[in-house]
Amino acid sequence: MIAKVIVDVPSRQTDRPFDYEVPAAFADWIEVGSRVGVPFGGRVLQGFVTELADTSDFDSKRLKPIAELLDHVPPLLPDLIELAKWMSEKYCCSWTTALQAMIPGALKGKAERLVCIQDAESASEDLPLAMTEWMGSQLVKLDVLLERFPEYAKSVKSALREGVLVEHTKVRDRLAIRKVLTVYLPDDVGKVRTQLAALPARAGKQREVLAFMLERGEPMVLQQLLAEAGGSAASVRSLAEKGLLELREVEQQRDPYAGREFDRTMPLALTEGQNEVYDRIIRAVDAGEPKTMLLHGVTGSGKTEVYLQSIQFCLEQEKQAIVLVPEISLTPQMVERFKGRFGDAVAVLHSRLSNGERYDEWRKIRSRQVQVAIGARSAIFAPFERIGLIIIDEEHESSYKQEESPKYHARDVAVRRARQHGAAVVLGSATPSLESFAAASRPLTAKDEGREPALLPMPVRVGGRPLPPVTVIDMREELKEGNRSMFSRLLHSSLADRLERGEQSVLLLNRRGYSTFVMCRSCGYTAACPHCDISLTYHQKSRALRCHYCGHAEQAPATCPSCQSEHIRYFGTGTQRVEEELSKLFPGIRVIRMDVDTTTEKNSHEKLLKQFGDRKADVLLGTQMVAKGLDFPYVTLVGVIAADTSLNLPDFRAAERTFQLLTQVAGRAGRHHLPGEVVIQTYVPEHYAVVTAQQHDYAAFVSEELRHRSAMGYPPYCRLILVTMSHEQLPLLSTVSEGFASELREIAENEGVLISLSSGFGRALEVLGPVASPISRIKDRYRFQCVIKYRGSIDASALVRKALLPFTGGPPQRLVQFSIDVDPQVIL
Ligand SMILES: Nc1ncnc2c1ncn2[C@@H]1O[C@H](COP(=O)(O)OP(=O)(O)OP(=O)(O)O)[C@@H](O)[C@H]1O
Ligand SMILES: [Zn+2]
Ligand SMILES: [Zn+2]
Repeated sequence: MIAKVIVDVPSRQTDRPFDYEVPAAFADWIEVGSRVGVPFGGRVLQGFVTELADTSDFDSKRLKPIAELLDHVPPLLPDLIELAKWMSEKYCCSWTTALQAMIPGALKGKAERLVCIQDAESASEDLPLAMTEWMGSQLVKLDVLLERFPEYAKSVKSALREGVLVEHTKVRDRLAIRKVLTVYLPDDVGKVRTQLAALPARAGKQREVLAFMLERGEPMVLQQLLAEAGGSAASVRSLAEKGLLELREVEQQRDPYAGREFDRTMPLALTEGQNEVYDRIIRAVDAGEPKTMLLHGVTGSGKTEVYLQSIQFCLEQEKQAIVLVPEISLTPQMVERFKGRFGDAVAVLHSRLSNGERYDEWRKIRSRQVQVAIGARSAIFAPFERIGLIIIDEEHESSYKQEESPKYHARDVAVRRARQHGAAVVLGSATPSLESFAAASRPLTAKDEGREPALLPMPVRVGGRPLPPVTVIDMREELKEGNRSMFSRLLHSSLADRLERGEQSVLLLNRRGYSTFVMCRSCGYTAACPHCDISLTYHQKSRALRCHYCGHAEQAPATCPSCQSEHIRYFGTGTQRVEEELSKLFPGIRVIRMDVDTTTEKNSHEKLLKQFGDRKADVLLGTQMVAKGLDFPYVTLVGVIAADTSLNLPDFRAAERTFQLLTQVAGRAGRHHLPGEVVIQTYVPEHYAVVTAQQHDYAAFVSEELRHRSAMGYPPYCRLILVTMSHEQLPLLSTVSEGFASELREIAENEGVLISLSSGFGRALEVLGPVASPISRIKDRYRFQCVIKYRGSIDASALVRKALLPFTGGPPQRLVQFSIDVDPQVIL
């Protein structure tokens, strides 16, 4: 038997299956989707079996055998292998890159080089005694051996060449049991207390740490203790030496939800609106034919309950369901709703899980222990065998697009996967993306006869609750009337009201545009990265300036490097400034701040939300993170500090993003018995994104926005591919990018599709550029880009792949790097 194997070398030249012989011992085990170790270029590399065949086109006697079978149950299924192939074509990446995206990190094998002594007699002559004794007859890792005997590297090398030592390679899973250093109090706490008093005054740090542990009274992970108590690892160690604390390695908990009780919930009686939508969904699930539907339900219309009951139906049909939610809204609230309804039938996949945890959740899916997978983007690859329903909540979210290769969009992958399984796809949102809305509201043609329209509207909130009234405040007017604060008078008095009544408020600061940077007030100098064309970001904690693209870091200067002035200012995060202002205006106000700074630690996001849900704070202040999916009954006020920062971005989706953000955050208010109110502060109150958000008028926004998109030639009127090219040498880059663009134009010309998009209907493709990218240099590499716009049934990815051919291969130092982004979310 022959196996065709895709080997894990992500280069264009090797991006095809290679034939291997299947040894008899593996014959019963190997399937399409099996992970194997195969000899390749003198090493053993990981690969996936894409096909089994009886014969090979090559001389089968010369085929090498598969060296290792890495799992008994293949991690991938034939449909995923095929899906990866499709992804590699559509997103112009290698097949193996797409396959790697589908398996948990724990399974991403690394080849390990091991050596052992083959010829003991020669070894005793050629190698030092210390080495041969140390090695014995064991297999030893090559790098460990060299580390131990660095002075004998040469002898090892020649021994390998002479066959005195032989090399074996093995594919090792990256999975390792995670152990963390944890600090314990000794059993005799009384003794610790007395000793604490006896610690000398100069051991201040130790006293603090010990006092903190006593107060806390339970074991703590070392890192966390240091972060919270502010001591150093050295102080903990010396306390441990004195026997006042104990340090132990503790295996990290693998089931992230182990031991947590979830209250079981029963299906609610659906409202009329929910019921209609539910009916349509289950009919599609029942039909077992692929179908994509757009559930356009206003905030608080009860979309989640519809999802839950549709999944219930799907499970009763003995099919499985995948639920995608944006990473950020994968909150305990969301997880609770699904665990509460389906209990142990749910696997949860998100990026805050450790490698091991994620692997275990994934295995529950693969081994059919669970029937529902809920997770962020990559959960779309959950290895279920019979998918009946795929739900994508908040389908408009840009986080469904992966920004690194494979640059796939989970929505498009979902539609493709549903086609393989005959599954229904439900895209849900209060503010659908223009692409989805346009696709779903496409007028039915004769071909669709008998089909139901794909748009499922839920225009009212559960219980007929009104959407909250929105007041737009023109901040220019505030300034004219002498109010220089960042809070308008209305927002100020509304906040005061809530404090008085014991209700809660959500404050959104649109973070973009409020970035943290350094500027000289005297000369206007801003600190820029020496390797990239971008300003450095100030990090308050470490007082360092950092580049987000290359990681360059430097000490923040005290005086301006350009004019020596002392008027150099560091602008901290916007949210910090708002927080300070809040405590000035309302002494004693309890604020929970949620932004990149406060949510870096594992689970911090959920902890903060839990505190807020338990009403331990008056205000939840944050960036985009606070806008999504939250459902708290006591939130009656939502304030947007500055609506327009995201409107000014040079991005054709700027208005859409702003409208979505405003609508979503407004939707957090008044979702239960208490009525809500929204205040939006802006400098452009007349902008249609603001006006239509104020009126909760999605339709009006869409028709205005579509007019702009049509005039400018942007999606959904066409599709885009962004090709970014980079190289250290500008002249070479310029030549190659010109060459690529003309190659592509020529290919399109030959296909008869190189036609201006403004020429009306039909198939058309334009190549814009090359021009310098908006960020023209990253990590000392210059960047050029081409934007390809096309319309109609054109396989533009195929044209791009073809145009790339002359530019692959050649000496590596001369190679211009190409990065292809199909359906880009951001054109930077
Ligand atoms: N049929 C029903 N009967 C009673 N309450 C319901 C019903 N359906 C949903 N609810 C409740 O209404 C509230 C809002 O529902 P849900 O959070 O699902 O809205 P949503 O449409 O997902 O909103 P958003 O898009 O803002 O997240 C929830 O508290 C939910 O429990
Ligand atoms: Zn200066
Ligand atoms: Zn940089």
